[in-house]
Amino acid sequence: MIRLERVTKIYPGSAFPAVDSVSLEVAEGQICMLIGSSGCGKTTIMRMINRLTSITSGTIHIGDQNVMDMDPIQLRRQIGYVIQQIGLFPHMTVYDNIATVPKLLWWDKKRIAERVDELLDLVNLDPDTYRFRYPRELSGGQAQRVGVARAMAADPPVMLMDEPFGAIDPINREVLQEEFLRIQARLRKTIVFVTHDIDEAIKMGDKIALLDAGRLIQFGSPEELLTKPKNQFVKDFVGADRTLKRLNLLRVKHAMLRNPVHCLEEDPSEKVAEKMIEQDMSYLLVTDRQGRLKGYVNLYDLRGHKGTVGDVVRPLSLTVKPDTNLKDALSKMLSYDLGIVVAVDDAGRLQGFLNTRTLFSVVGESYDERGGHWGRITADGRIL
Ligand SMILES: Nc1ncnc2c1ncn2[C@@H]1O[C@H](COP(=O)(O)OP(=O)(O)OP(=O)(O)O)[C@@H](O)[C@H]1O
Repeated sequence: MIRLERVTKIYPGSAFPAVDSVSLEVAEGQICMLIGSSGCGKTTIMRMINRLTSITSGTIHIGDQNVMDMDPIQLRRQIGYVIQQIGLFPHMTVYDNIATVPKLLWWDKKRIAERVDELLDLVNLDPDTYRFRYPRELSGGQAQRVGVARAMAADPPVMLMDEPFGAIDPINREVLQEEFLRIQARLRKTIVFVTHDIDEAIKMGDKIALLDAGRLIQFGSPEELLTKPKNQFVKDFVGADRTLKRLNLLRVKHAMLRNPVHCLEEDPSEKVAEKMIEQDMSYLLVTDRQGRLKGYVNLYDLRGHKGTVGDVVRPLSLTVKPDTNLKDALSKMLSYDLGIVVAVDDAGRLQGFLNTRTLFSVVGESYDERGGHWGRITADGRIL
């Protein structure tokens, strides 16, 4: 846990505080994104946490220890620090860069070698290829991965990351973000992460701290900043497309209609057709007895057909998983030109479905945050 209480920094000779009475708490294992325009005090906050910059007033605790009561060198060894650009020591190999802190801690050679390889694997760099390269022999993205590996070398519980992906092109940046989240899901570090990019903040943060001229304007989950921006400044900062941005946060399982009406492949076509007419349905999903999705049937194919539904079932060109994010689900719906998309689990069992209406309900103001329950489905799949 990292806790800032009314932390202020006034640089000598400066009329205004660079950081002005900021209080916030980052729970253990969570990522807090610091964001705000240039000069708002993000880097100063990071440097006060690891005492590279002194605190003018207020307190910073890591766990139950006040950082001012800790030896600065000991403190910094407990904190992994990743910074943009400068990152690596240019005259040292990847191995020596990553081994910096373990060497300071007097680990034995074998333990260090194992740790370096383990970390290179973790950040997706083949140890045999990269171990003895120099930073100039790496791409920007590879260098940044080595920077992350180095910060993690001694397994610090806390990480400070100052725009670690800032200089990386958008495509590699997304790859690094995904990788980082994958690693974080396993390691559960407590992280303060500076970014200029609101999309990065929304994607990576458990919490976002939005700063302006040294003051904390809003501190909350990405969902809170998007749905309850405190004032116009926050609204402007998150962007007019904040409704669409929420699609990135929500998953199909949050919006899908569960237990959709369906029939079994062995059901007689005529019976199913009767039911569909009765219910005014033009198509229907089909599963096997185990609930695995087989496709769908339409009334036209079933009418007058003497066999079972399984004979005339049509495959579905697109399915998604309950954990797919809504932005991906929507873009698939659009690119396949479909009005509905069906969710199946890893075993292919029918879980629910989404249509454009459910999507609109989710991103619209009326969304019920406890889950996708919008009452009754009409025969043609509309939601009431
Ligand atoms: N060593 C220093 N001496 C005096 N003023 C400083 C010093 N370091 C930073 N500042 C000032 O403090 C304010 C906050 O700077 P800081 O580097 O924390 O901002 P930032 O949010 O990280 O900015 P950026 O996004 O541009 O990196 C700025 O106005 C900056 O000019």
